[in-house]
Amino acid sequence: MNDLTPDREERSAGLKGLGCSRKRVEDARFTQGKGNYVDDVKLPGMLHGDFVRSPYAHARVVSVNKDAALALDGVVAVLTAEDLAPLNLHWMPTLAGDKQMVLADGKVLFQGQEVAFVVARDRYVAADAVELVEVEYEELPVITDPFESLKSDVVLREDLAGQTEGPHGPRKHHNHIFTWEQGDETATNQVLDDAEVVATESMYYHRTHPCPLETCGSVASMDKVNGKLTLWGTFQAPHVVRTVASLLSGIEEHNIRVISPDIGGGFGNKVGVYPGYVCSIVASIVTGQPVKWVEDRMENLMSTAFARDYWMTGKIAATKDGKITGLHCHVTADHGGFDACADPTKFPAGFMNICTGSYDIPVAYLGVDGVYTNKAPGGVSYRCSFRVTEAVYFIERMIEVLAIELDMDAAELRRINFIKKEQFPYQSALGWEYDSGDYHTAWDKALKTVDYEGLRKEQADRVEAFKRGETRKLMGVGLSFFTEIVGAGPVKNCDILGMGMFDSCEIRIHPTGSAIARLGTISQGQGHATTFAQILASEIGISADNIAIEEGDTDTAPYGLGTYGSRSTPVAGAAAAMAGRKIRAKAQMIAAYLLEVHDDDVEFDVDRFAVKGAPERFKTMKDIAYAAYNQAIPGIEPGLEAVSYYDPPNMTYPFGAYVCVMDIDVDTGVPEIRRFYALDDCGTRINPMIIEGQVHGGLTEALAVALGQEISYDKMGNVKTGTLMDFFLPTAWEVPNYETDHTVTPSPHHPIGAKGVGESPHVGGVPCFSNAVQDAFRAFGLRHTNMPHDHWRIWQTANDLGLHE
Ligand code: PCD
Ligand SMILES: [Cu+]
Repeated sequence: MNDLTPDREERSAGLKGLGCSRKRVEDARFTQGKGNYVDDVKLPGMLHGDFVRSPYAHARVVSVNKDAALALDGVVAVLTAEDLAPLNLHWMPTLAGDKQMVLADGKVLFQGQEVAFVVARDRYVAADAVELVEVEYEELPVITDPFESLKSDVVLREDLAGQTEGPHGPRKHHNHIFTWEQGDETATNQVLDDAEVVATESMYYHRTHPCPLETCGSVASMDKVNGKLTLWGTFQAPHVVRTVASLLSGIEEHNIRVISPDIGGGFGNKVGVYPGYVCSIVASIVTGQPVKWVEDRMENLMSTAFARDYWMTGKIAATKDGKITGLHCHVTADHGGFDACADPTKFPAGFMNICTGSYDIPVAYLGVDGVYTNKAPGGVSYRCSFRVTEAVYFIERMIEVLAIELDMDAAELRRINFIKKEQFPYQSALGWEYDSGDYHTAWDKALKTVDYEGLRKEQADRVEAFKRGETRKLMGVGLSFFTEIVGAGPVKNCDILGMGMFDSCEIRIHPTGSAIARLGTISQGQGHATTFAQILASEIGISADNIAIEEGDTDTAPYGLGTYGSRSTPVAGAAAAMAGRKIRAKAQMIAAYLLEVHDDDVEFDVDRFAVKGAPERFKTMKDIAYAAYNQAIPGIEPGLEAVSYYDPPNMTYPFGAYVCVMDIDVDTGVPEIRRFYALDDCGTRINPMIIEGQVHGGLTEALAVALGQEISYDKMGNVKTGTLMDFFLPTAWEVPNYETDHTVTPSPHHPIGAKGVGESPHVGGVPCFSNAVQDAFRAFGLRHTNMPHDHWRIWQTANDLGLHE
């Protein structure tokens, strides 16, 4: 557009479109207590459910006596597996193709497992009744270690006994779930054999938990008169829940309405299907009343969706001057009692095969063995797209270990091996096609901003001062460079229980020129109502303030696969842009008719179509919308609506460069974060303010995981971290001031060039914090120590290195 009308910039700003730090429209509600969460749903006659849970990690259930519970005033029903069996609902499919008990059927496999479901007049009666249900258990030997599990005679999953084939191929042992292999092992071993230098390391990425502010819950209401089931719940994927509920219950899908109201944080915890959802549905069908189930904090930590629990061993080959020639990775994955991992079906270990990271590694191999133990099921992507945080932690630790082995600077080692800008699209040895990237630019910007050389000099001086006895504090410089893989995904290789992972947007322009758009995703705090409107504003020339965004109601929203794995921007965001373009195409024809010129003689200009070469002759989108409903236009249907289902051709590959400067008190083990710099590249930025908020949140969760957050078990399978007294959730007290920065490398295949960003800070943050701790001790001979680096473990590291002598 060369004929710029003078007010163009002003009109453009008025749209509050792409790139605008528009204030979050949802926050007026949230900050005034006007949010509407599952626990706010209150229906007439609503009953409350609560679980009897197993105190044992592995035991036979000999008997369940409900009499005393049923005798309590206000108790309506007590459900056990026996009651669910006739409906075939005592077991349910998991997202990973395994099946999981809804209520204990013969035995329990982890502490906190659901044994019976009590339904009562109110929450308090239900809790009292839970205490009155008498369950007789017979303890069985407990296995909490996956390596021990693979050697044990104890059969954890008796229902699978004798099955040598699982949903992901052959099973090697009765406690083995699957082996997943990617890459070329023979070629990789050859490279390792011939290499000038090989660094080997084993590391444990501990079990942790997303722990959102709001726990999981649901309200089921079965209307027996019209046969309709309405289900409110904390669902990150409401449409998938509707389909699964229909398949399980036999209720026709059009008779099920699933509603995800406001969600108080998801972080992957709310992707899976939990026994509580199923039990609230069954209880509503049985009692004819609405039934609410909301878990408490301890139940959330003990029984829903853990994350990580990966034992990883790496071998990395390089030349003497630091060029990486090959990578071998093996993982033993502890999945707990059932394989309820939330990954696309064809990826039993998620996208762990992104473990070659940001480096040009010619040959690589990844092998993952999934194993059953007496721990809670899950394996969700806690702020990371399907095991990407494990992969990035692995490679970013291997790089540090290789740097030690080569006696080289770790920043330089990364620079030598980065995939170069001109190599994109880049085909990785483990099967991915990285869409775009410019790693060197980002790295140089990051190192320059923090004065990397100055930091290393200061660190060396500190080591000398420490040795002279002048200080008891060491300094660590944590580095990480990550490549994320988000936006699952092409339908050709990504599905969940057979449903292809596309996403959708439906837009309806009203006669007065305002609009409503509905999407298949669901915000859990990300700010979709703000940002999706911005994408559309730029596409259709209507101010974001005049576009309402709706998500989460399956009766109104088009089918979509939901929000997790940072897929909303790459997939639903693309669908929004495409739906907007369909609106614009129709608007162009209407404008041409109104202006009495040929379709090709008008062009889009911010908020209007104008005659080419005569910008004073135009019709605004408002005029066009009005005409679409009120004027008979030959050859054009009335109305202005569009829908787009978007199947992305590839994932998007956001990346970033992080640096953490930390001081560690050797005598107390307390780390103090002096500086944290985070450069993120998520392609085209929709809302810089929201991006910054996402980065702050993700970094804080990364700090948690790296420095203390853990779900740990004792030998008997007792959860030792089942309350917020023991499970570390950082507060403003522990969180440093974050410096954010960015570069912009648009995705070449996304309609607006945007990549996801919500998970990036977590994926890049965990290795950065961990590397900072470990780097502080490098001068004293530390090679690797496992997370979480809580004060005790840091003190122990210092002690092991003889620094307390
Ligand atoms: N370029 C760009 C990108 C992006 N963005 C923005 O940002 C956000 C985010 O995005 P994404 O990345 O796409 O993502 P999504 O899908 O939306 O979401 C999801 C994510 O998100 C994150 N973040 C958050 N936030 C909040 N507040 N909350 C929550 O919960 C959460 N979670 C987390 C997680 S964990 Mo997973 O589930 O684990 O898988 S995954 C995840 C949004 O709003 C958007 O729009 C912008 O602006 N631009
Ligand atoms: Cu993940």
